[in-house]
Amino acid sequence: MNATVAVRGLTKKYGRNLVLDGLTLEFGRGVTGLLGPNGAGKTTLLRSLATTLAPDGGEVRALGLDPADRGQRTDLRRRLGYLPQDPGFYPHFTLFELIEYVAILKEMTDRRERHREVRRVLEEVGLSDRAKTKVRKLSGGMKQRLALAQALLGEPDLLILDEPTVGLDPEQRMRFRALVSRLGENRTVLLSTHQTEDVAALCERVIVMKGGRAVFQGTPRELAAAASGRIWICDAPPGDSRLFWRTADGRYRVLGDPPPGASPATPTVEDGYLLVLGEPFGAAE
Ligand SMILES: Nc1ncnc2c1ncn2[C@@H]1O[C@H](COP(=O)(O)OP(=O)(O)OP(=O)(O)O)[C@@H](O)[C@H]1O
Repeated sequence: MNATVAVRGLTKKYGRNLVLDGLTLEFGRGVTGLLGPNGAGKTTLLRSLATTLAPDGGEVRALGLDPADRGQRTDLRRRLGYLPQDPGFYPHFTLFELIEYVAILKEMTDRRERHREVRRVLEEVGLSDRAKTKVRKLSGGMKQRLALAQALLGEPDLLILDEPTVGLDPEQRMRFRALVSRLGENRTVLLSTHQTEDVAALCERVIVMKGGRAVFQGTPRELAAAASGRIWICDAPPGDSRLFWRTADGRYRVLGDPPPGASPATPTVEDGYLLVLGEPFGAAE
């Protein structure tokens, strides 16, 4: 893999709370998924890459640029698109006005070109017919698509998406997957999510964060394989395993050591993720 983004020993503290703890990772072109429990530091990493937050220590190189250097930071900003977790759009703007406003902030000075670009990104996310609608009238899913549209302005080489599928219905999620996988064909996309299905469906690589560190980096298949031999199906509820559930066919799916009479099951990305986190098994790191 040719890394387009590399992070070395990144640290960030909020008061006494060490949120990034010497974080080291790298990823290249295509779509990389970022998984991790609440508070793992995912948004803090994304904000550091999007240059909206200065880490306390460590190094970032994104598209060959160092955001700690003022000149390179400006160059990087011109080449990245960022979908933040809570974009906080102006409710009284129309969609067109809002995207145009972001385009102006992104230094698109030529009015005709800017308008063409605004129409292009609205088209890309399927919101062209809503260009004159006010932001406050959009559903949650449409707001997510609008947030993605502004991130696509100027065809960025690096796209940073913070939980973009929150609030999307299944059909919109499918459309979103198709769009993101297409975007990943010729650029670097980092997708923070809690949806392991999205990672399995569209990411070439996956990084798992826990406690401000990367505890796994590899392919979704490798992440699933981390749970091989630790996923079982059995007829009765296991006595000692802490994580199991009754499936639709009335049998029990167990994560952990095999209970008596168990047969092995094929692990999923979600199984691998849970095992890599080391909870509730108390191991792994
Ligand atoms: N501006 C801030 N001031 C103080 N603490 C913060 C700030 N931003 C984040 N934190 C804390 O840093 C930790 C990591 O937060 P972060 O948002 O990076 O995690 P996350 O992995 O994105 O979580 P989630 O999955 O819930 O979005 C949390 O404990 C959070 O409370």
